[in-house]
Amino acid sequence: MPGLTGAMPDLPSHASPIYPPRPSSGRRVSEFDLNYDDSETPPPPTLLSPAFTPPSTPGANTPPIHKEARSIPVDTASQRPQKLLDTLPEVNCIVRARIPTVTGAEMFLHLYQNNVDDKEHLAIVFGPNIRSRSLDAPRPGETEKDRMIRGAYTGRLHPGRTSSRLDPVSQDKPATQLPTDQTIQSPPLVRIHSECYTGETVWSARCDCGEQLDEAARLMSLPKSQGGVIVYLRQEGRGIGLGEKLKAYNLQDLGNDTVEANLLLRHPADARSYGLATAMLLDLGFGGDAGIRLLTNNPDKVRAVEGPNREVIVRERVAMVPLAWKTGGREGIHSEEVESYLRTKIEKMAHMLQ
Ligand SMILES: Nc1nc2c(ncn2[C@@H]2O[C@H](COP(=O)(O)OP(=O)(O)OP(=O)(O)O)[C@@H](O)[C@H]2O)c(=O)[nH]1
Repeated sequence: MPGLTGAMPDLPSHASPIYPPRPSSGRRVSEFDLNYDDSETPPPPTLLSPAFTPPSTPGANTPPIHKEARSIPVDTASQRPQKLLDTLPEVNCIVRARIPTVTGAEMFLHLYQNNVDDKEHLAIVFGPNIRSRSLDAPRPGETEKDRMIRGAYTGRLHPGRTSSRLDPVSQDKPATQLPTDQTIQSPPLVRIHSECYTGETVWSARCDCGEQLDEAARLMSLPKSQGGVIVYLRQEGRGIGLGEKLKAYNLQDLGNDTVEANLLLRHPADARSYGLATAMLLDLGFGGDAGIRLLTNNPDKVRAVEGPNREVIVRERVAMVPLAWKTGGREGIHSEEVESYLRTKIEKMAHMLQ
């Protein structure tokens, strides 16, 4: 695509900058490095596999490897500031429910409303100690049953339970003794995940989104894990929506990469924002000095999630290494498309994978 790596005269003013291709070796530019860890298993010479293998059902990819995540310390204080909105959006968790999952792990799905869009953003919470402040806050005139129906209860629900706060059967602690930020021992694991209908629901092997979602859930439900949160943002297609992403796929089949395709459709390379995620993390008690461990390879996301005044602090980064790399190609997604997708993320979007 001649010209796309140079000036972009026809692009709208909100277009994201395009990163020039980076050399494949010696990549140590501190601005994007965030303490880049290159000790991960190197990918095979061809990133994944030359052979196309049909994708398997999402969820079936959950890796059998029971290793915990390795964190890399991060210090964003010296990072180039990003353009972030001055104030965070307002968010309100309106309902929460317990979801047993096919892996046997249990999670609590939290549904949020906000004052900037009409989408139902979600927090997928693993572990019993993470509570939403807005959900737990009493609502005028509500009954105990109302509270239980919207998920503002402690412990577990069971037939016949009458109090949201204290359950003599499960001997819950009263809501006033909910864990506070200070009782969390080490930075909790957090993933900010952007919606990908194709990769998470209809078995696409064009991207690794479904696999990343599985891996985040797996890490947060390991026996020794303190749990964690997947903030699931409804910004499909890196914010351009499903229809436009499908057009981008057609452009990719015509020879453009994922960044070029967005730009040709007159979208920024990445149209996402993370203020809602920051606000949801604050609501879930992740503000303050303790900070979080963030599962990502995306350097822009690390700083953006912290918010305009570093309301949330990313203390460590945990790399999302493709399963095919970790297993020498035995598991994970195998396709020419995902190989090219990962290569473009590394070369043009500075993703911290090698
Ligand atoms: N526009 C566009 N969006 C895509 C494409 N492939 C996946 N996506 C979207 O990209 C988003 C996921 O972003 P990624 O770039 O894979 O990862 P990331 O969130 O930036 O970084 P990580 O935290 O390291 O996963 C989801 O919203 C997907 O729907 C594509 O080819 N074009």
